Amino acid sequence: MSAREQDVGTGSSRDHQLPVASGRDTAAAVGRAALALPRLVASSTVAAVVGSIATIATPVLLGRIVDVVLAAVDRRTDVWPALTPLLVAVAAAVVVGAVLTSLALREAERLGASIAADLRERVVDRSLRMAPQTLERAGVGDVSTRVTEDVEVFTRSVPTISAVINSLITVGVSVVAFAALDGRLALAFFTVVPVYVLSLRSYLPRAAVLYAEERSRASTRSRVLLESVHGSRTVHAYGMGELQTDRVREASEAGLAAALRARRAFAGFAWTMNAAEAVGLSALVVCGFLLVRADLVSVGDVTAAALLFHRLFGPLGLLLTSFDDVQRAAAALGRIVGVARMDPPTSRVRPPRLSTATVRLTGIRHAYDDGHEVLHGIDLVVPAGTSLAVVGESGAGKTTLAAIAAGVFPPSAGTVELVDGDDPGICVDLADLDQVDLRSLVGLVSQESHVFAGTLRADLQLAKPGATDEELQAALDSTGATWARALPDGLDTVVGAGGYPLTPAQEQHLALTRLYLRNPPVVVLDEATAEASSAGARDLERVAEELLAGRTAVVVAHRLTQARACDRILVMADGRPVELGHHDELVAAGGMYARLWRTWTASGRDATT
Ligand SMILES: Nc1ncnc2c1ncn2[C@@H]1O[C@H](COP(=O)(O)OP(=O)(O)OP(=O)(O)O)[C@@H](O)[C@H]1O
Repeated sequence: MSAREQDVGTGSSRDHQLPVASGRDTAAAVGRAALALPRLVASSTVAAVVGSIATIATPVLLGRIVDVVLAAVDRRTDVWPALTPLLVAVAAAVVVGAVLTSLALREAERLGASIAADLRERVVDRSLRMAPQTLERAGVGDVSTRVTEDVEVFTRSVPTISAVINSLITVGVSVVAFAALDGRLALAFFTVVPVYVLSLRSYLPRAAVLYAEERSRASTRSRVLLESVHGSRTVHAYGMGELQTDRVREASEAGLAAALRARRAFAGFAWTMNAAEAVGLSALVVCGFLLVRADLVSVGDVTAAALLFHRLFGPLGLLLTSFDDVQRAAAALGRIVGVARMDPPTSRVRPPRLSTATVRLTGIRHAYDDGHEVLHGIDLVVPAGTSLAVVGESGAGKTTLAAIAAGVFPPSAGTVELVDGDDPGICVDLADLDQVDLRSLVGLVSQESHVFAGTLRADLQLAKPGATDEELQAALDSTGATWARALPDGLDTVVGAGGYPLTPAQEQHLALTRLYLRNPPVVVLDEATAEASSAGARDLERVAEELLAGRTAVVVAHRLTQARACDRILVMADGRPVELGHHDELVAAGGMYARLWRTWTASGRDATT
């Protein structure tokens, strides 16, 4: 059974989800990303602070206007000489405040978008360099949700977050203005603080958990959905439709319930915030009335304080209503940063330059996550420049052995080493190499080759970045991909999803051509020619045979004609090697291989050889 089939059957457990960064680590990562853009940080901060001061100046000036008008009425003097400069100042403050506030928002949005782009790139980079088994265990759904939905949630929240930061600055400047007006009036304002603090203290910790849960449930839902779509063939084949529908429904319901819990908690929080505003304004009016009556402050001071407080409703209301978005963005950001902070695995040793290599497997045992051992101690040497076919019944462990030999995942026990074909003293353990170094030494083509969306040139250059058109054409000719010359736009033909439709055999052909271009000393082919009709498979086999010449190769052979062409054949049964030798020897020995060969020839599938 292939790994993909297993994934659909068991689903990936939530324990295997990729890490989520703590609030502190998330803030530190965002801070570091922001510091890399000092000009944007400086321009948005300066514009926000000066814009807030200008905005707050208006109510203060209006308070002065009230005092000026009252004084002029009292003294029956001309009001205009004192009033005119104040009116000009109000107009200037309004214009400067509006311009700088919108500039601050624009700069902060640019800053947020740059940080989001930077983090997205890092998540994609880490996902691509992640050890394949980490990715497989987490499930592609988890990674794709982080790169798409979570980044989207954060990017969409950037304008809100910018407005929130701006509002926080406005609130800070307002508090200073309050204190400058009259400390006692400021005290009235502070009656709201305990209400805010208490409700925030009860809401914030709950909200962080609720929103993290909501994101996590959304991720699980995407993963289950993706698995259902990717594994639809398996779902149909095993009649698992109803089971899988139940799984999707359960995941959706859990997601909805988590979202509703978060919304309910927020509604309760919003109610307390409204009550706090009413309490604060009432306290200010009463306090102002008493102070004016005692002749301790002017009517203009109380007017300015009341206007300031009223003006705060906007920023405070925004802080209140956007808490929801900010919490959700913070939860999404924690999941993005969780992956972005992962250390990409790096080689523990300097990879040796090997032109030929012997593959040495020692004491290989392997159990998948379910703990069931499927390989039971395999010792095997594939001498440099020779090929080994691996055959056996379905489930014998061929794919597992090939994946371990190719370093796709490490065995539960044992080692896979490459020994220099010219100098046996030079040797490297695959477990010590990162994916980049590993793939320069061991090439892998499996049955499921992917053609990336883009031009044929770009697809081939993945194997050899910077290769010229002549090199690419030569590689296509050498691997016999003559059909590529007939493509409508040659190397410019767009292939992959949505592009020129290639047959499965042509896709495999391209995978083999990429391997040719990469030119590793060791290759592992896992049923690389199975995706074709008999004649197509024979063509691909010929390509593979030519590709293997001079290299060390491990070939999981679906078609026994391919096994026959290899130097030696390993027959496996129940995770153990049972026969090893050349085709003729094994046929003569009359064992399991001879039986497989008889069945194969009797089926007439060798007719094309
Ligand atoms: N991802 C996985 N998780 C758990 N068990 C797995 C996984 N992949 C394979 N197995 C199990 O390991 C055993 C060996 O499977 P493997 O795919 O290596 O055999 P195979 O000989 O290549 O079979 P086939 O020819 O059908 O591909 C089987 O019992 C299979 O069910």
